[in-house]
Amino acid sequence: MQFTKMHGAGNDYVYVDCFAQPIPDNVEQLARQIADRHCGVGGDGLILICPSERADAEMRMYNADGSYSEMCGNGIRCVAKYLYDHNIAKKETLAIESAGSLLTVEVFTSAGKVNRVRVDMGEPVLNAARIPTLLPGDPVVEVPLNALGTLFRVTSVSMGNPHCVLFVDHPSDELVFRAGPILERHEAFPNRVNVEFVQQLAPDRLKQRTWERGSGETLACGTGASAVCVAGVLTGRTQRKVTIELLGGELELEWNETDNHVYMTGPAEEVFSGEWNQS
Ligand SMILES: N[C@H](CCC[C@H](N)C(=O)O)C(=O)O
Repeated sequence: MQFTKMHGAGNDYVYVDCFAQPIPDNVEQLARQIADRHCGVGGDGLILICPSERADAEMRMYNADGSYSEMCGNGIRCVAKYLYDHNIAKKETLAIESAGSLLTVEVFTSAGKVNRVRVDMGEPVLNAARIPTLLPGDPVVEVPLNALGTLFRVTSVSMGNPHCVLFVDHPSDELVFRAGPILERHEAFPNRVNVEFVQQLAPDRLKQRTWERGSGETLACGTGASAVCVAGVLTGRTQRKVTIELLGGELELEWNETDNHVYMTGPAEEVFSGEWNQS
């Protein structure tokens, strides 16, 4: 099986072109093996680039633990780059399907190759978590959640996949590695959750670390950055257009007031290709 390693702001996945070869069997197990940083290729997970009847391609994303995710912001930028650079769909505006949703993606090129991508991430959905103290449908901005004996105030936002955003003074290792895994599996989130620890630097600038559902800490999370942009506006902290600093680079986010969609712009890079021989 041929694969290509790509990353967006350091959030790295192994990509498999399923236009050129069959969709692999046992994909959850393959994701675990191929994402292994010692015995595999290494990455935050596996992304299949598949033909679609409704779009230029379908993205299917699996975390490093083999679990499926509905959406991947950094991944969809890389899928767009792959489609354009490898002549599968050489168009400046692409439609990409993920978990049944259609996303519109705009590519920017330098020397004929895509280096930056803008994604219409769609409308955020609030209160994706079942917080026990709230009635279903209550408008939720920040709700208290207990973990490690500490009361965290969290904003839960779905960008297709579930996120929980916490504004903190300092997104420390202690928070990410101790509170991250506990919040990921907190009873308020029956499908587990991606956790964003965010420090506000200015009304239009934030610093984010992410504990991802199924992959642990990653260098960046595009759906997470989108959720952070929304949470910043809802909690009255930030403007609708922000730059978010992640461990692996920066992403530009806008929660557009007119259409209620979140727009994410950031880099996409191809690193190497190879052949996977393990069965
Ligand atoms: N890093 C990805 C999100 C992966 C989310 C995944 N960990 C989940 O289970 O939802 C991004 O750039 O949006």
